Order: sequence, then C-alpha cells, then structure tokens
Amino acid sequence: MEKMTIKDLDLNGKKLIMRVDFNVPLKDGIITDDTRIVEALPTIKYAIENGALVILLSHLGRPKGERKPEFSLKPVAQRLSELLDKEVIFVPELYGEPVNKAIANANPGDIILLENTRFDKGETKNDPELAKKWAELADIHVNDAFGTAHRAHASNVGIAQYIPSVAGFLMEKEIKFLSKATSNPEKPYVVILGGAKVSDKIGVITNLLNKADKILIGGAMMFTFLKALGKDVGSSLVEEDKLDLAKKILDSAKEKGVEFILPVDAVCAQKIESGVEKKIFKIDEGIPEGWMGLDIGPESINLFEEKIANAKTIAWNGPMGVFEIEDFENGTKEIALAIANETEKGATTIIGGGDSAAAISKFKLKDKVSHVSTGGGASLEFLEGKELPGIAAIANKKKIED
Ligand SMILES: Nc1ncnc2c1ncn2[C@@H]1O[C@H](COP(=O)(O)OP(=O)(O)O)[C@@H](O)[C@H]1O
Ligand SMILES: O=C(OP(=O)(O)O)[C@H](O)COP(=O)(O)O
Ligand SMILES: [Mg+2]
Repeated sequence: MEKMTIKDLDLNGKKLIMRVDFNVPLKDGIITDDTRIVEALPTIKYAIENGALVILLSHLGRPKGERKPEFSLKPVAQRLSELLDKEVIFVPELYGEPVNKAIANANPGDIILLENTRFDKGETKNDPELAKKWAELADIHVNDAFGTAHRAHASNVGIAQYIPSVAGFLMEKEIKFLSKATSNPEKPYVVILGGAKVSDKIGVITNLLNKADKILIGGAMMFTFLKALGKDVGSSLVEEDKLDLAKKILDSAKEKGVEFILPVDAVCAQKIESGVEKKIFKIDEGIPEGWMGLDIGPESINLFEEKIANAKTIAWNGPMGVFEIEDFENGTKEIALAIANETEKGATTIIGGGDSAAAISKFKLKDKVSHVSTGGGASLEFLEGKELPGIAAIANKKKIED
C-alpha cells in the first residue's frame, strides 16, 4: 500500500511534529556516528524550505521513563544545528509551558527539538494522553523514524489517532528499498545476525527460516545458541529465558534444511575495555568462567566468509563483536569487507541498525554495499514479512484522496 508522504501536502504556514530516530551512538556525551541525523536532513530541509515550523521528537537509548541526563538529546540538537548550519531551538521538556512558549515564539522555517520522548513513561506504553499532548502542538505528524517503526509508541503510532501522519523521505526510501530487495530475494539469500539486543531480535529468526538459505550468527546473539547446545560460554552475554526458543530455532532450521552457522571460536577478555588481555578460545573446548566472548575468532571469520561467498542477497543486522573497541572490531570489519566484496560481484546487500551503520561508516564501506538501513530491529521485522506498526500508522495514499 502506497503511503502518503510529506510531498503530498501543502506545508506553508503549517506546524509539523516530526518523529525522527536520533538514537545515535554516544560515548562520554559525544556522538560517535551521526548517520541517523544525516539521513533525516532531507525531510527537515524540505519542510522548512516549504514554510513549515518543525517540531522534532526522538528517543535516545532506553532511559525507561526517567529523566537521565546521559540520555539527553542536547548533543543531538547541537550536531543537527551544525549539519544544517542553522539554529535548532532545544527545549529540554516534552510538553507544557516551556514547549508552548517556544512554539508560540517560533516562525515558519524554524526548528525545535524537544527532549528524549522516553523521559516520559507513557511513550513506550503508547499512552493516548501523551500522544494527544503532542498532537495538540501541531497540524500534521511526519514520521521519518524508520529505525523505530517496529515499536508501537506514543510518538510514532499513538499520535496518528489525533492528527494525520505522513511519511518523510527517509521512511519512504527505506520502505521502497527493503520491499524491492526482499519481496522476492534472489537466492542464495544469506542473513547475518549479531549485536546485543538478543531478546528483541531472536524471535525474528523463526520467520526468517522460511525465507533465507543460510543464517549466520555472531555478536552477543551467538552465546544464547551456543549455551542452548550445551557449550561453556564463560561470562559471555546469555539470555537465559531464550534458551528454549534457541533450541526450537536450531531444530526448526534442521527440519527446514536451512544452514544455521554458529562461530567456532571467539575472541575473549575479562573486561569490555581496550588494551586488556585477550585470548581466543575454541567453542568446542569452551570459554572459561570469567572470560567473555567479545568478537568472533579468526576461524569463524573464515567460515563466515565461505558461507557468504556467491550469495545473491545478503541482509546483515548487528555487529559481530564489540567493534567500538579496536581490540574487538576485527570480526565486524572482515564480515563487512566480505559483504562489500559480494556487492561488487553483483549481490544485493543490506546492512541495517544504528550500530551496524556506525560500524560500516567506521570501516569506510558505506558506499560499497547496496543499502545501509537506519533500522536494525525495524529492518529485520520488515525482512521477516511483518507489518510494522510505525508504518501501518502512516496514512495510505488512497485513504486521504477519498
Ligand atoms: N559479544 C558481544 N558481547 C556484548 N556486546 C556485543 C557483542 N557483540 C556485539 N555487541 C554489541 O552490540 C551492540 C549493537 O547491538 P544492536 O543494537 O542489536 O545492533 P544494531 O544497532 O546494529 O541493530 C554494539 O554496541 C556492540 O558493542
Ligand atoms: O536503535 C534502534 O534499533 P537498533 O539497535 O535495532 O538499530 C532503534 O532506535 C530502536 O531502539 P529500541 O530497540 O531501544 O526500541
Ligand atoms: Mg543498536
């Protein structure tokens, strides 16, 4: 179903409340990768150039309804202002007097960024009262937060109950590319999963088993599977309550004839820190207590490269290791290079996720893959074939024309 976009509206003199995904990686308050901000610029620029006042909403991290200063969007306001070479009015509130005042004092063409939507408990609960408060600030809701589209929250879904919601250019671009690449993926189709949001993402594998020819697992995700297979994983990150699901997935992969590839070795350390002692343990021999797997090892890299070779479609979400620290970046880097290589040979390749996108930028391979998606969980659920609530809430073209 084609979605209504910002281009379908007359924006002149309108107030837009625009949901973006500015959930960027931060280290000590500094933005380490601004891909998600850069990707939202075309929609913001279009809106202000066409005479709208733009009120931006985003979450950052998971502050769980509490106002935690380390999750403030203030550094994002500053970066956005630099990128646009224009003032961004940051209001460290979500509604109420300071917000109303800022809007009343603003002119068409101005940009206001409110504080982290997840500072209010109502956001993730999709609280209608909160959604209404935001809807009352504007005439139209613009949804450009593809990275959040798998969440049914007040700022992207609830708000559409009160004012029309249309897609921004990033949302439109992501839907177009992912639909085309995955409606009938050319085979062999390889899916690579890693990262740290294991309990969130392990569920998508069940449906992906009906689509992919091979599934490769790295990152923290690997340890839940390895533990389910009875391996010693030391102090590596394991989601204990997903062990049964992991077993089911392993059985189902066998039944369906899907190659399910787990690493055979891991780079381990006792602390997640740069410069600490590292050891490579073979999975069959086990990881000793006190040691954590923080990257896939060299034999696993070779194995994964073999499995990736000659794929026609590759979808990757979640870094293979803690790539933010140089000591543990190698697996992610080598897999990224292998994917770039297959892209050159003609494969369609998609890398998704806030952190995966940061990794691909770090290794300067952004332009060597077919598509870098700003969504990790969102792109996975899209590939799985699910209708994402954040997309469903956007008005369909037909509906508005009727
Ligand atoms: N073995 C591991 N142990 C702990 N964390 C890991 C491991 N491998 C990867 N990670 C972490 O996973 C994080 C990214 O996970 P996630 O948010 O799921 O990916 P994405 O943002 O690409 O969707 C990174 O910050 C990375 O450091
Ligand atoms: O960073 C995000 O997803 P990702 O890590 O899967 O790319 C999105 O902003 C969603 O964040 P959430 O997983 O805390 O809801
Ligand atoms: Mg992430």
